[in-house]
Amino acid sequence: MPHPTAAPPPGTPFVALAAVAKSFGAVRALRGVDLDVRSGECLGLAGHNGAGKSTLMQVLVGNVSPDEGRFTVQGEDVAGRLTVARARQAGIACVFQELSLCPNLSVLENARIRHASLKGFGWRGRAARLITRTLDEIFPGHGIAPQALVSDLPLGQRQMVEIASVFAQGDHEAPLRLVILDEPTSSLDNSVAAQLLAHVRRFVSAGGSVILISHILGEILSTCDRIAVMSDGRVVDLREAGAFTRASLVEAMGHVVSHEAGETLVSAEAGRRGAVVASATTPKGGSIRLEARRGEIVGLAGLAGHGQTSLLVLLHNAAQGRSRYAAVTGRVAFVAGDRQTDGVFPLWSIGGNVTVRSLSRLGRFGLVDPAREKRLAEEWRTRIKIRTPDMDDNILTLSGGNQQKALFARALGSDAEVILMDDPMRGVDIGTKQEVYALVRAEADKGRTFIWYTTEFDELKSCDHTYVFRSGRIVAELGRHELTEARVLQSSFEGEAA
Ligand SMILES: Nc1ncnc2c1ncn2[C@@H]1O[C@H](COP(=O)(O)OP(=O)(O)OP(=O)(O)O)[C@@H](O)[C@H]1O
Repeated sequence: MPHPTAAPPPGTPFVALAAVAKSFGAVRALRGVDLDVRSGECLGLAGHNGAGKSTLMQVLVGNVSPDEGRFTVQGEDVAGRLTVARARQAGIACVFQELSLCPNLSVLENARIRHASLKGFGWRGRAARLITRTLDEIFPGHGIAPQALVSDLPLGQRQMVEIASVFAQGDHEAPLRLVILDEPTSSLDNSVAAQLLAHVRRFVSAGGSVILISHILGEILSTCDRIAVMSDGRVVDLREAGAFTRASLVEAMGHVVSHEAGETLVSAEAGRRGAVVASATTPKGGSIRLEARRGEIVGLAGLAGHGQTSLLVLLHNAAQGRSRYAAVTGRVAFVAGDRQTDGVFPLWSIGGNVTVRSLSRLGRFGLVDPAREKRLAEEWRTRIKIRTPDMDDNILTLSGGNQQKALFARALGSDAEVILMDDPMRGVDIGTKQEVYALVRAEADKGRTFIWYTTEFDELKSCDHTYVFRSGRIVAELGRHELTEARVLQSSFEGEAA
């Protein structure tokens, strides 16, 4: 286990920030943050999309230098002087929201990039042993070969590799003291996420510190010792975790506490009545038989990487007339979950990213009308609350959750009748999630069909009908009233129709 050696006594501040401020042009990302992180604690960090959480973490790892404020590491003033190399020497490491692995290298080669001490004769063997040992420790039963090419791994496994390479402790390396986890479970199944959270508890009980950033409030409440809430660049609340309830945490984040998704989103037209607009089968009536009707929200569940995304891709291809095994009537839009590889156009503006799927409707005399394009972008900026001073700014200036909102706006603002969603809510804050759930239901009631793969059980409560996948097969089909977490889990693991 990566025990921090000679860790300072539990409870002493490892890092402390006072009045830390940082602006990016006109955007004041941090407006005076006061916060300390103690040895032997897991500190939770919650806050709306764009609150400044990731920027604060970039300050802690030396990637971003604050404009103002005091910053100490183990009592030593490092304000304005912390570089990435010094942060590493001090034992500070971060698992970023956007994965930093090189996709064209293997798992072990990626481990080598992070751990410079893996050099000289036999480094490949040592790198393979280091990463495998750490994966075994955090994610027993992971099934990831160190020789595997990262681009061949599903998103969840890539996230596991990223986490393991940060926690891996190579020989002669500075002991790891503070690990920052920025939405580390967003692509992990519940069972794998639980393995990671258990590891976090082991790491802090050995004297290390962890900052856990997450929009999944249940995991913050159950894992952290203290929770800080950020809003608009400041820490607005900080308490022992036990002093928060889910509702008070949501309130501290500045959101209205709403009912459970399932209660608010029951369709007025529940029941399977509309015409079938999307269907998929495998030859000879094999393992996949799926139907989605007009105005329906259809959920795809099961462990990550068990065929849900492939099915969405199959349906997307079917809409272009490219599949014998699936049929889709009407126009289709796809909301990617892996925004880095499948979603954003990184060189384009936010507005351009939102309107790209609607350009054919925005034409005048054969050319795109810039005024109509701008109106559409502005409409969605307000409807889905994309936090930016200017929709003409580059998409990458947005926080992760706000980039995801832009992808939603692209699909919902288009004329698509069938919307395929590939676990698209990862990284989206709870207030926006609730608004998007309501929007999805309202659009379904108007006749749009949603086929929605999600790794969050709560989101299935918004669905009229759920298919559970295992090993590329549909193993259970649950109506709204048959849906329970236990049934989804049982089907996911045993493959028996529930
Ligand atoms: N390089 C940059 N250039 C311009 N603006 C930026 C840059 N990095 C961050 N910002 C802005 O700073 C603000 C804070 O962003 P940050 O990524 O820290 O938020 P966050 O709390 O991590 O959000 P999320 O939960 O969506 O990840 C946002 O308004 C964002 O658009």
